[in-house]
Amino acid sequence: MWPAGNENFCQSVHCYSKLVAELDRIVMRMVLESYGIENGSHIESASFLIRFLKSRVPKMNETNMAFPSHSDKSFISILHQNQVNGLEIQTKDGKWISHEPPSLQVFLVMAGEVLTAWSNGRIHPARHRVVVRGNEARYALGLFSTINGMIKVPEELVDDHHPLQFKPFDHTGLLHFLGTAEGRNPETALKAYCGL
Ligand SMILES: O=C(O)CCC(=O)C(=O)O
Ligand SMILES: [Fe+2]
Repeated sequence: MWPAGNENFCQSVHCYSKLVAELDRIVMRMVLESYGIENGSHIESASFLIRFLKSRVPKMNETNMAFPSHSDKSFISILHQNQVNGLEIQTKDGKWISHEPPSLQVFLVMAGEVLTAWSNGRIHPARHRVVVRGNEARYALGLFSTINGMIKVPEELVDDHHPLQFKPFDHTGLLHFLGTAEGRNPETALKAYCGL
């Protein structure tokens, strides 16, 4: 887009990402605290990916499903959108609810599948999709966290009622696994990679 670079844009994006990454880390600490986990240091180091997302208005005879139903392979995902709605989230009983933020200052925090694994299946990944129903494009910014190093279910989250469901695994390894023949099915990849 800018063959000669765009220093201002880079700086703004970097500054924005740093702030949203701080929000991610606050949520991570709230999760640790809410489960009373003392030693959560292994999930404290994370890397972040920011994505600029455009869901354009579908052309005639195209489906309005801009993003098919999925859950993210992140630890946490944070979405921030323009005034065009379209994001839908599935509830536990299978219903789709639309995300209609009341202002442009709303950030949506969703659990990714790696948070599900870390929490021994207690935190469900937010299944979502994007459906463009109007005649305006939807723009969103998404910040996705990846944990550095090995992820291990904390012992506080394993007991007789919650037997260990996931073996220790590496988040980046999971992302690579998704590109292999065995990991190609996103619905089963997490279990195939580190499920017990
Ligand atoms: O465009 C959006 O708001 C959602 C995008 C999304 O679900 C994703 O990038 O994983
Ligand atoms: Fe997503």
